[in-house]
Amino acid sequence: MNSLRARAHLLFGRRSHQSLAPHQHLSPAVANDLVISTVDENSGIAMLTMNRPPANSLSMEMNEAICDSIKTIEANAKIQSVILSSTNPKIFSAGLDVTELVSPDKDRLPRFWNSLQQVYIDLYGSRLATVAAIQGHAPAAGCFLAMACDYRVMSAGDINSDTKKKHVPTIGLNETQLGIAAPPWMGQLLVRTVGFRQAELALALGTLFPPEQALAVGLVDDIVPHQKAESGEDQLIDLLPSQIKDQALNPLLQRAYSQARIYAKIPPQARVASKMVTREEHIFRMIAKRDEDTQHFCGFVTQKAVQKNLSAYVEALKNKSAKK
Ligand SMILES: CC/C=C\C/C=C\CCC/C=C/CC(=O)SCCNC(=O)CCNC(=O)[C@H](O)C(C)(C)COP(=O)(O)OP(=O)(O)OC[C@H]1O[C@@H](n2cnc3c(N)ncnc32)[C@H](O)[C@@H]1OP(=O)(O)O
Repeated sequence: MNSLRARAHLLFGRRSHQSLAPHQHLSPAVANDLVISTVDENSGIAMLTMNRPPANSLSMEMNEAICDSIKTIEANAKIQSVILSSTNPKIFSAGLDVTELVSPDKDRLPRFWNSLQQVYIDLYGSRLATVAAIQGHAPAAGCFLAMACDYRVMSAGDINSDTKKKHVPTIGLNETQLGIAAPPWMGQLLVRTVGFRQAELALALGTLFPPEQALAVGLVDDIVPHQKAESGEDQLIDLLPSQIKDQALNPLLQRAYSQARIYAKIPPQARVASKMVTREEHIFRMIAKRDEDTQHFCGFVTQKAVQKNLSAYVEALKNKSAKK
């Protein structure tokens, strides 16, 4: 991609995808099942809700669905901000679908990696102002999704009123804990978010930060205590897909919405141009090394020792869930 074309893509998105129907809200039936998109042209705000049970892990189809939804929303000139959220109140995204990595099909594996690279290009380079509403866990590529947004609000956690069990979400690039390394462009995103020394430490140790610590290092911009608000905004209620309509009083979503509204009021050309000041160079660098990155990933994942570790990891995940 030459720099002019790439710049046009970054500023305006690709136009090749279907444009929105002229009604105010996109019904979930129009969106794909893995990601639900809703838009409100009056406020200029959209919501992109990840909906891949049980954990919003990123399969190739999920990555493609995220990219398709971003492009579809970008094609609507009336929309300036988008909130990235999850239908699962406990998990934002569990990162890559690890089953994609075990005994992979040799033709699918590079396509799978390409789909993740495309999420980086499309989300990090979107003309839209992007706000991540991190209600639940965001490990590894789940953290990457949040970091690729412009603003991150995270739930401080909550207590289950029946079991009295506390749920505290965590966020971070924990790859080294799994015996793998985050790819350079993902690791660099952490450097750009929290600074060199904090990133160096967190990458090496595979740190998963609870909300207070994530705020302290700058990995998230705000944390929101889980106390139901007294009243909700009609515009937010309208934006919520049916699966999470009951979340209108959720203070995290309300905080994300108010941030999206702040962004939507900034003159878009100035906002997008300033966004590209900090992002453009990094996206170009990644695009230039895209094939090399894919070869590296495929070579690494298919190593015998790595396959052995990953198989054991997937087995442990399944056993853990079965024991619940
Ligand atoms: C220079 C280097 C260049 C290249 C390097 C090459 C290769 C390296 C690739 C690097 C990139 C890696 C990025 C990644 O994202 S790797 C994936 C990392 N993700 C995880 O490790 C998360 C694993 N999951 C969890 O820790 C927990 O599930 C979580 C904290 C998210 C939630 O816990 P909770 O107790 O609420 O739920 P569970 O019972 O654990 O899970 C519920 C069900 O979800 C399934 N699940 C969870 N995570 C995943 C996943 N990542 N992929 C697929 N499936 C997942 C889990 O199995 C349960 O399913 P059921 O058994 O109920 O069906």
